[in-house]
Amino acid sequence: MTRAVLSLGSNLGDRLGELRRAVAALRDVLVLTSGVYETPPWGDPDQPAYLNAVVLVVDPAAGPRDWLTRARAVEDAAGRVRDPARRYGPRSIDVDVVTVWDDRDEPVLRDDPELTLPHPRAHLRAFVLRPWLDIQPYGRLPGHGWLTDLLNAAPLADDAVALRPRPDMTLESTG
Ligand SMILES: Nc1ncnc2c1ncn2[C@@H]1O[C@H](COP(=O)(O)OP(=O)(O)OP(=O)(O)O)[C@@H](O)[C@H]1O
Ligand SMILES: Nc1nc2c(c(=O)[nH]1)N=C(CO)CN2
Repeated sequence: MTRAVLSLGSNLGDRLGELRRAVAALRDVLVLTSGVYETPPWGDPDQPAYLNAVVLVVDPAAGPRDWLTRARAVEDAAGRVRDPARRYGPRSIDVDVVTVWDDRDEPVLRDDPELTLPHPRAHLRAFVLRPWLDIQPYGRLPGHGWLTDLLNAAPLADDAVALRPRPDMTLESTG
């Protein structure tokens, strides 16, 4: 059995609809959903703002690799649109595997470029860690420490302040 935190992001088209469709596609493994945040683009500033959220998912049968397969399936089912020439460019939906825990609740650490765990840029992304804090207030990013510490110190503190909670947007409904 493994559990995982997956991050969801969208900045093209019906952004909330994209996130809701992703959540709906994960409903059989879904345990918790974070709030929705409007976030300035990270890594490539010349693009629209994103909506970001994270989900906690659990599957008694899933190994770590299955979460990547699952994330890709959600992107494919949504017919993900993106510009392949831009590494951190705009996209209709992005689903990343942030962290996975094994059946003894130990974090899975993995250096494989196909699936690096935890996600190699999670510690640099307030748009991942802040929604994660919603669903795990005592959460830790393996290898980096408490979410609260990461969000309250450089280099993420400024980014964390720039995120805008969108309590008017919920992921519960599939619309
Ligand atoms: N933890 C991970 N979660 C998702 N993809 C990963 C992970 N580790 C490695 N990868 C690999 O990264 C590759 C690129 O994934 P993707 O297109 O989602 O990147 P990106 O969204 O443009 O950038 P980023 O991963 O920084 O968000 C995938 O083919 C996947 O195999
Ligand atoms: N705010 C924000 N910025 C991003 C995001 C994202 O989900 N949110 N995803 C990216 C893809 O790697 C690049 N930049």
